[in-house]
Amino acid sequence: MATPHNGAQKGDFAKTVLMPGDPLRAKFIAETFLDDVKLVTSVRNVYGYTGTYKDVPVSVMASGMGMPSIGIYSYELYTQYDVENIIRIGSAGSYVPDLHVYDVVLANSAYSGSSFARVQNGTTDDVMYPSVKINDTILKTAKILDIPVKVERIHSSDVFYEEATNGSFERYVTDHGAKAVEMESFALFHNANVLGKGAACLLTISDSFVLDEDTTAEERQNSFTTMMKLALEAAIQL
Ligand SMILES: O=P(O)(O)O[C@H]1O[C@H](CO)[C@@H](O)[C@H]1O
Ligand SMILES: O=c1cc[nH]c(=O)[nH]1
Repeated sequence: MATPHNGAQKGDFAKTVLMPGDPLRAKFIAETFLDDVKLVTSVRNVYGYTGTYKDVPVSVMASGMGMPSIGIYSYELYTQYDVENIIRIGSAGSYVPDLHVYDVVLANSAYSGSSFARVQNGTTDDVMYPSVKINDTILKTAKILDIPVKVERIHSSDVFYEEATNGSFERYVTDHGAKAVEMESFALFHNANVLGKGAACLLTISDSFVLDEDTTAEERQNSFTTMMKLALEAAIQL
């Protein structure tokens, strides 16, 4: 029962899927943290794995970059593979001086100017919300593990390279309350809400729009381990 985008069979995914954008971050998480791990899909090199973490089945699958991409993968996971929860684990750029590289952010909402929700089902809302239950579980888990987490509104952008002539990024902070930018969560939260499923988004700050702070591609792939462990520990509580 593979789809055009996913080579897995029904039953190949656990009920909770961790979803980084980067397929090589998915591979790193599977190989570093999961036991009895199996590659269940590699269509288009978008890797999906299922294994166990502390004896509980967990999957990790990449979303690719941007809302059209996560829109496809998350919709198929929810509707074709009986997945109940998707926790995005991404990188993000910080818009504000109090979010530094390697800080872990939990999205309490995602603002976007994207047409994704309007095209998908006519919704005109420009803010989408994650699941209260998953966010509560992540925050409780973070407290137990003594992991600092900043809970913020994020910006889900359709454009990585925005021209400065189009206006300053600061408008996303002043007009919409968003403190960091990534490119997928608005669509993920929308799909979850439409389908009655669970979704959340943890981010690690990878660079800053206001401070001289940055991380390399290799660091974004392999070193955001605090976020990865928190997501795994929360996933096995769901
Ligand atoms: O690191 P990931 O999870 O891919 O997330 C961020 O990185 C990509 C852009 O560099 C976009 O996908 C953005 O959302
Ligand atoms: O600046 C950034 C960093 C990560 N992801 C984004 O979308 N933007």
